[in-house]
Amino acid sequence: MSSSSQPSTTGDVLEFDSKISALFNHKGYKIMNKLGQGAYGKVYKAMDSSGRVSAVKVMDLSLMSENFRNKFLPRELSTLIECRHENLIQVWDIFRASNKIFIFMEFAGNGDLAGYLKKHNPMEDSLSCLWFLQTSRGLSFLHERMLSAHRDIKLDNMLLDGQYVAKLTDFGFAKPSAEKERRQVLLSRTFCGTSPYKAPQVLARKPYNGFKADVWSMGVSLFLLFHRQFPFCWKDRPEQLRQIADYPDYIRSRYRQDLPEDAKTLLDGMFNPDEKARSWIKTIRNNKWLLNMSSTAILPTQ
Ligand SMILES: Nc1ncnc2c1ncn2[C@@H]1O[C@H](COP(=O)(O)OP(=O)(O)OP(=O)(O)O)[C@@H](O)[C@H]1O
Repeated sequence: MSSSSQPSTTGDVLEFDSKISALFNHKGYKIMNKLGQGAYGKVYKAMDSSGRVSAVKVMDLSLMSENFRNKFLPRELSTLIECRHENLIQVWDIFRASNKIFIFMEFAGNGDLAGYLKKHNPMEDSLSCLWFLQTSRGLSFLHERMLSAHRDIKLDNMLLDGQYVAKLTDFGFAKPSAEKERRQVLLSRTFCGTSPYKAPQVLARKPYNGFKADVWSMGVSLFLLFHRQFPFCWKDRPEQLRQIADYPDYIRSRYRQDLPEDAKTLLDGMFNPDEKARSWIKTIRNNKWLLNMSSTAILPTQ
């Protein structure tokens, strides 16, 4: 193992074989401490020869099911590289060596929104609105320009960079969800995502519109930012579906009493169980109340 690729880790050490070390040396990458771990790999801090700090996600192909490798991985990689938007984590380099995939991406120095919410109580609604609006813009780019649905929207996939700009990441389940020529929506039949954030069609395992399922998950994210709890009981699926179907009475009974009526209307549009009637992300990112509230947000100081 060469010194330039030796990880100076606290905790987990990234084991390299000589092939990977040689590749890292050639590309001038230095791997530093571990940042976190997800279902499909570990994430490390890294630096390139120009001193630029990045995050590198190391995905171990041998730990993935064949289904995941064949169905999701090619999608994740191609979508990642083409996505360039200020509210999407930029991917700089991807390579594969020794049964691992290395994804070098923009480093977000202030963690994810789930972590921020846990540490900061109370959190101003204006700040929630700003970060929600920023991630909505990133998602809008993914929907309208890439014609892809994200399909795993959650606060854990909303990262904060060094300037506290919110950016969406983790396109593991992203999928082209509209036909290019006529921009006709293609229904999804892969029921992915994270339980409390899943749209009713995904929970019921019915073919669904991936764009509208993302909007539902954005609704759950915004509700969480405003209330610090999930809108529906997600540990009991039949009960979750009953609560969702009792629209809008159940969700209206869950809103904070002091939540402005404009916020309730915005959330109502995202929680409509009928996906045809549910808002599009474009409508949400142009919502006047959201824009006004965001403009009053005060960013945290370092
Ligand atoms: N670009 C990044 N910059 C800084 N930290 C990051 C970056 N990407 C990921 N991390 C950190 O690594 C952790 C693991 O990320 P990863 O995307 O692998 O998993 P996850 O989203 O938490 O879970 P899963 O992928 O299983 O849904 C994140 O929670 C975050 O703390």
